[in-house]
Amino acid sequence: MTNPVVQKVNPMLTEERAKASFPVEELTYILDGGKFNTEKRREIEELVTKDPNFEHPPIQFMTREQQYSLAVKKALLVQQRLKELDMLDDPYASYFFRRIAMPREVSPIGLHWVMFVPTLMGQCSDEQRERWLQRALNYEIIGTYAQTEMGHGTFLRGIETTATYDPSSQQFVLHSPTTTSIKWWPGGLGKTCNYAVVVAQLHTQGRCHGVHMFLVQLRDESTHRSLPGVVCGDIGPKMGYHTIDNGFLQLNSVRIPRENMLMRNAEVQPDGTYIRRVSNEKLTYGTMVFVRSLIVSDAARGISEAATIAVRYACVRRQGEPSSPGAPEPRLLDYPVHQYRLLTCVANCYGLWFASEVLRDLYFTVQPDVLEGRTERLPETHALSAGLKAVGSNRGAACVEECRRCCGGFGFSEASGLPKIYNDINPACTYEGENTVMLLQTGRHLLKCVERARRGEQLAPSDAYIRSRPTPQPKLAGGPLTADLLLGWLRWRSLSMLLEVSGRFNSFIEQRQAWADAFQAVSRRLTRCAEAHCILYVGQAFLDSAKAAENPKICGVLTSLCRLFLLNEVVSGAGDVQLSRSDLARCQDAIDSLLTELRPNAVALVEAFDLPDRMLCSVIGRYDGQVYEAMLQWARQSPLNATDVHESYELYTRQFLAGRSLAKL
Ligand SMILES: CCCCCCCCCC/C=C\CCCCCC(=O)SCCNC(=O)CCNC(=O)[C@H](O)C(C)(C)COP(=O)(O)OP(=O)(O)OC[C@H]1O[C@@H](n2cnc3c(N)ncnc32)[C@H](O)[C@@H]1OP(=O)(O)O
Ligand SMILES: Cc1cc2nc3c(=O)[nH]c(=O)nc-3n(C[C@H](O)[C@H](O)[C@H](O)COP(=O)(O)OP(=O)(O)OC[C@H]3O[C@@H](n4cnc5c(N)ncnc54)[C@H](O)[C@@H]3O)c2cc1C
Repeated sequence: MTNPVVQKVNPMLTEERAKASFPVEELTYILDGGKFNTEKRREIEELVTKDPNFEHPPIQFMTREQQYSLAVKKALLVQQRLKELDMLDDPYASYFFRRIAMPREVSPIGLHWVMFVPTLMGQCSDEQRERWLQRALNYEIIGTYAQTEMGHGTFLRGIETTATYDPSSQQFVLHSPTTTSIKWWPGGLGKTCNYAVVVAQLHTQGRCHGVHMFLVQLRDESTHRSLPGVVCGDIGPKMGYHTIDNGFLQLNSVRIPRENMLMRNAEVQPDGTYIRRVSNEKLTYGTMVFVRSLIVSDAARGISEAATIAVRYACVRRQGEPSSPGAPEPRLLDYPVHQYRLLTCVANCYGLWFASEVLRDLYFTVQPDVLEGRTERLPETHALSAGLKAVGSNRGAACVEECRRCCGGFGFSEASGLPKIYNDINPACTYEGENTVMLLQTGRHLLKCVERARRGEQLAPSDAYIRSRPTPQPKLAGGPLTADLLLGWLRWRSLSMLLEVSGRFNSFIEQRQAWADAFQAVSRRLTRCAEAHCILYVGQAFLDSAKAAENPKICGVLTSLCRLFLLNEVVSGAGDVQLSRSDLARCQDAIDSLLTELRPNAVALVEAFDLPDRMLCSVIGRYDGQVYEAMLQWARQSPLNATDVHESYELYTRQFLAGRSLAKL
């Protein structure tokens, strides 16, 4: 563990840690992708922990302006440190450095490395890359990704910002023609960035060619003042994300050189002729595919943090009727229903963790082909990244919230660290494609797969099961409820639901409904099919990773956790298809047994994530389990406690008690 050995660890936690049936350290190596990565991550965590520049009071006691300002300082300091340590080119090291230096504090320059740089990489011609990419990688310029407008987020083709080519000056004129066309939301746009990739409708030679991307300078590189025609600022406080300046941007006929259109896939020549280089226009959406795949892993990490806090707390918190006179009150973790709430979150976390790794590998396998214009596997990659982004962030938000509630009142206090995690994960349900809309993208792809399967065409690996013939429902009562059997049931469920919805869709088409209308008519059901398909993918990734574990003890515990995940899906999906009462009852019994089996490993399973206290920032989830003393210390830091009598007493309460009117004060 990276946590320093604390003098006085709560004996209840020590007792729980001793119950582990497997070597926790080895599971950590698996989660990190190897011992080498674990060691590197720990070195980085130690560097940051020892650096006094990253020390400060809890941000929860600061105003939004203070939080933003501190976040800018820390984000830039991280970049300086990474440069000094020669780690800038190491994505793994940079990621962990940022994560530990700014735990669940979204970075004001986050969009620069999450979207601006990847967009330059994916959308620039080779020449343009040379001109801008190195400057961006060196942080000589700081950029964001400005796509969403006040009037349009989901329906990307509906955005209104225009980029009109003027051949006489060989410039594009970027313009926001309406209030609804004002860019709204881009991270870091308000105050931090000086450049943006702006998504706009391209007009040339009197024709509109749809959405394209343009590099636009927003602020002067030395004074940071906004340039003529650029009106930008912060959009104000949000539910969370206080450390980042999500911004607005109005462009008043701002001129940029022709060469600032990102021209990997399409080009406007000096005379204004438009040339499309690749046939698939959705390649412009490439950065979103990449970021959606990142969101799945970020959701898993969010659950790992919340579950570590809630499981540790459940070991040290006693509450309830003692089992016998004089016995201590039970620990929260002794309650089966509490075990269920927490362990299903842990199971979701592992499932999403492994699935995000498979998705990332798929993205990096397919991407080089896509960049060369070979797009055969793009539909599968898009459908999976969209659907898993939705399922991952939905589950992420739901599990973090469940962990928060598992901590009772303390879970509502910022001291628990849980609201911070929740507020960081929750917006992922909306950004990068609202989740329902993303599920509909996956559903659309699945409908098309059914059609292609009927025509006898090949399907991509993750869709291949759609080619299999419908079979009777696999029986769950009878033999042992193995993970393979349960996964087979989920595969059967996904296919049956999809065939049913596709049959319904086809009947609308046969009644001469338009494709789009038939799609709307089945859309509600289709989102459920998309979820079932994604859950199958998560289950498969989970089981494959469990089986791949060399240590039989780790293989055993991961397989049990995977069975809990799969059983929980079967039970909660029982209404999607008709699961018999006896099958359902067997699954419920199996869940109860698994809770008893997994309970001794609850702490070990979360501590395998190896999250240092610095990362968790939680009074109740500390490694040493000394919750109550720490809670009192935390409260003492509240600015409201700076004086014994608050100024509002003199101003208002005293007047009120004396019967004076407060109206004129
Ligand atoms: C970020 C987390 C990482 C963790 C690290 C820590 C981060 C710290 C710092 C960062 C902090 C926060 C990050 C916040 C980032 C948020 C940024 C944003 O939100 S940017 C804006 C994102 N906006 C969207 O996602 C918009 C959603 N809308 C769309 O994507 C599209 O409009 C649509 C897909 C819904 C519809 O597109 P449309 O053009 O109308 O398409 P059609 O319906 O005509 O056709 C669909 C057709 O196209 C295929 N398609 C669609 N999208 C893609 C794609 N991306 N790739 C490939 N193909 C695609 C689709 O399959 C259909 O194909 P058919 O063959 O026709 O069926
Ligand atoms: C924290 C945060 C950071 C962001 N960062 C950026 C950024 O850096 N850059 C950027 O460009 N954007 C950014 N965004 C914007 C984000 O991408 C959009 O908010 C998102 O794409 C949803 O669009 P919208 O807000 O217009 O919602 P809408 O599209 O108006 O959706 C509203 C509701 O209607 C539903 N709906 C919409 N269309 C359909 C449909 N066809 N079928 C069924 N239901 C539908 C949706 O499911 C949703 O529930 C950010 C947003 C947030 C919250």
